[in-house]
Order: sequence, then structure tokens, then C-alpha cells
Amino acid sequence: MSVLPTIQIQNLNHSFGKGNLEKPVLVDINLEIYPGEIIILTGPSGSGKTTLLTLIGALRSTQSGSLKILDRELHGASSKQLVKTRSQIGFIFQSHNLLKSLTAWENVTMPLKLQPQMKNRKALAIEILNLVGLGDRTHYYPDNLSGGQKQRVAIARALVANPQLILADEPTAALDSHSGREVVQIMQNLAKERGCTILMVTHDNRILDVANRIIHMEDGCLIS
Ligand SMILES: Nc1ncnc2c1ncn2[C@@H]1O[C@H](COP(=O)(O)OP(=O)(O)OP(=O)(O)O)[C@@H](O)[C@H]1O
Repeated sequence: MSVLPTIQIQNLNHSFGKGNLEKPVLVDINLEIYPGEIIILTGPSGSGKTTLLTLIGALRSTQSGSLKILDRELHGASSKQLVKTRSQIGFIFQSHNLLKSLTAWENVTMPLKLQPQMKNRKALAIEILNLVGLGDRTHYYPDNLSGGQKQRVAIARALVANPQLILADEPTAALDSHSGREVVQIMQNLAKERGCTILMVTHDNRILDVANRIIHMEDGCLIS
């Protein structure tokens, strides 16, 4: 049996602006990423990495070409279908976006709100906080955690719903080298244990070795 790619992109183009001001940002992107792969996407500022990540994350609509995530075509998909796809993806961003008024475990349960039928959310959140080494901080508020600890809460939140795909945009940018390394190692271990695919944008040369593949982007084009 052949394995379906988690991400399958064919002839994807994307522009910002209209008429004379139209600016192509992604040009004829073709890419396949398979379950369990850790892919790092690098490239100079403005080359289109975040735009590609937000398209893959169903955070903006696809203009032309084919973009299949978890075997669902996003080009021409309804907003309901985009929301459904988004709910199957774990997002980790540079600024962790934790809610200050919620404790670590409450922040981690946020993605589970989309699954109202799910019971024992607290136990699940605490289990995953244990996995990222924060078992003794589950009741802390974000303001009382270090940068690395906050980022680990964000990782726990991205993983709690057991997504098949994790998208991370500069997850270590705000961290010192020790915490940065720790954070990617946790991501790597969890990817291995759970078999999910990770696509990570980073300028951080210190973490390139975690990748199975490094993809470089320049002027909107992919160079493997
Ligand atoms: N909403 C938008 N409207 C217009 N232009 C945009 C928009 N978002 C991004 N761009 C432009 O698209 C190009 C690619 O931006 P993008 O953020 O994808 O690059 P990047 O490779 O992620 O850069 P960085 O490494 O600095 O985050 C840039 O020239 C940017 O100015």
C-alpha cells in the first residue's frame, strides 16, 4: 500500500496586490511531504516562507494550483472545510500566543474546545505538559514562566489534539541556544513517538540537524 503524503502541492502560485501592483510571492511551488518527516524551510527574509506556511495551514485561501493537506484539496475549499483542516493542524509560532489569564494546563486545553464531546481534557493537558517537562508547572500562569517554558507550553498546546501535521514558524527565535535546542528536541521526540509530520520555518542554523530534509526558498521558488 502506498503512503499518502501529508502535504501535496502542485503548481502553486500566490500573489499579493491587484492590477499594476500585483506582486507574485510564490511561483510554481511543487512539494510532497510524507508522514513522520521533519522538514525545515529556510530562505532570506521576504522569500515567501510564511506565506507558504499560512497557505498550508489553511489560514488563507489558495489562488491557483493544487494544495492537498491530509488528502483534502484546499484550492476552492469552503471556509467550513478550511476550519476543519485547521483543526487537524498544530501551530507553533515565534510568539507563543498563550492567554495570560489562563494557567499552563488551561492554555493547553484550548484546541480541545473544538471537540466538545471530549472528556478528561484536564488530565490530557497535564499528561502532555509532563511530556514536555512541565509537570511541576501545570498551574503556573504564562507571566511566571521563562521564555523556554512558555514555548514548551505552546508545543504542548500544538500537540494535545494529536495532530498529524505541525507547522512551526521560527519556534526558537525568541530563545537562547540551550532552550532552543531543548524545544526542538522535544518536538523531534514527540514527532517520532506520535508519527506526525513537522514543517518548520527557521533561520536558526543551530537546529538544522533535526531535519530529515532542508528546503530552501528564494524569491518565491523552492530550491531543495
Ligand atoms: N498580507 C500581505 N500583503 C501584501 N504583501 C505581503 C503580505 N504578506 C507578505 N507580503 C509580502 O510577500 C513577500 C513574502 O513575505 P513572507 O512573509 O512570506 O516572507 P518570509 O520569507 O516569511 O519572510 P521573513 O523571513 O522575513 O518572515 C514579502 O515581500 C512581503 O512583503
